[in-house]
Amino acid sequence: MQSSSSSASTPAAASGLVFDLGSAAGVPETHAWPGVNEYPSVESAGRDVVPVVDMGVACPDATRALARAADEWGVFLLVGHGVPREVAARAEEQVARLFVLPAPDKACAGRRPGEPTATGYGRPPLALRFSKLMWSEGYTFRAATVREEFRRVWPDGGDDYLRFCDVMEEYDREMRALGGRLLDLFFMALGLTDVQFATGETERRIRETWTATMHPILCPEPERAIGLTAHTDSGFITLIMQSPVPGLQLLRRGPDRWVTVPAPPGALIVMLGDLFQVLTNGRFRSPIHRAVVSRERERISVPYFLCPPEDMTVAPLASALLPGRKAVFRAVTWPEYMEVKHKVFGTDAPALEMLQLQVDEEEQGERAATT
Ligand SMILES: C=C1C[C@]23C[C@@]1(O)CC[C@H]2[C@@]12CCC[C@@](C)(C(=O)O1)[C@H]2[C@@H]3C(=O)O
Ligand SMILES: O=C(O)CCC(=O)C(=O)O
Ligand SMILES: [Fe+2]
Repeated sequence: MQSSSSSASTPAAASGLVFDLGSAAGVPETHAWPGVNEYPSVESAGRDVVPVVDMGVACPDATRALARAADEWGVFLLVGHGVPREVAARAEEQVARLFVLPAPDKACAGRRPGEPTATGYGRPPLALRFSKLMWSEGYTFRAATVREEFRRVWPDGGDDYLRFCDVMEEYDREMRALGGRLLDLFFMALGLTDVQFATGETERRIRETWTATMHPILCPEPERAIGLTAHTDSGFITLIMQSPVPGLQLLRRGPDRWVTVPAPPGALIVMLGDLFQVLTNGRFRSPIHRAVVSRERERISVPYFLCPPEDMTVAPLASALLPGRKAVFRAVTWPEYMEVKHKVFGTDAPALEMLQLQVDEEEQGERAATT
């Protein structure tokens, strides 16, 4: 990851909200990341083809494709998802309108620095621990409190405000419904039956959502800057809508390389998060990814985070444990895990290791063999 070379004791992003990067002639030292080209960037081709899952096809095929994509990549492009194109287009249009507002309007809705789960405009929590600044702006909000949140941007209400809220609520309904369908498919891939979904308390409660929008800005020297540095997402599943401009990259190992995710119109990206890795006891992994910037093409991405409710204790699902296998992660709540992440942002330490339980490999193997 590019973190160690760019982290330092004085976080550059701890204060200061608004950045007028759009008109910059070059990348200033404050935004120049030394490790951006540490590994080569490759297009999705050959053995690096990012998997595509079609939810519109018959069930056994979709489940199989999803299980393979989750096992091998932890990320995939989703088509046949049932979210109407017009709904996605309206949401993207509103997000674009939000970002072109004058800087002082956006600053009124600034994110309170230092709070791991804060909402508002500004830099994401990840940015707080790095000495270098990222070439993007973002807005994080909870779907459930969109009207309250955006009163900070449009204090007098009015048509722009109402239109924004209506569209985002419509988008939320579609994404939430898709999240439910997708989770059912994941549970099927894990071998849970319909009856178990309905009765399993944990399975039923994975429905809390956040929406965060990132807007990587045009950059005069994209090879020196980064939109969003390398990280894993913390929640269960992130559903990303992006403009038809590639920018998301996945770190693939051996040899290490950044694979660029294509951006076919209408497809969504599904990215698994750390707590899904906990839930599946390490079977489905959260991939390291980042967002790069471009000289010519504006890109908006709207990640929709499916996270646990704050009071839910997340632990490996009993149904995800293979026979004879023990849980390899300890139980954790979302706020506790965000505290862990905050401690490791800007370092190379994987946050999930902090949840790892000591399980004797040999004993694990023997137990599995005898059951
Ligand atoms: C729901 C959330 C996930 C997130 C933290 C947040 O509370 C809102 C912003 C999200 C985001 C977006 C950019 C990358 C990331 C690591 C970050 O710093 O803020 C993720 C967070 C996450 O998944 O940990
Ligand atoms: O811009 C993107 O496609 C991804 C953004 C992202 O990784 C995030 O918000 O966590
Ligand atoms: Fe991410």
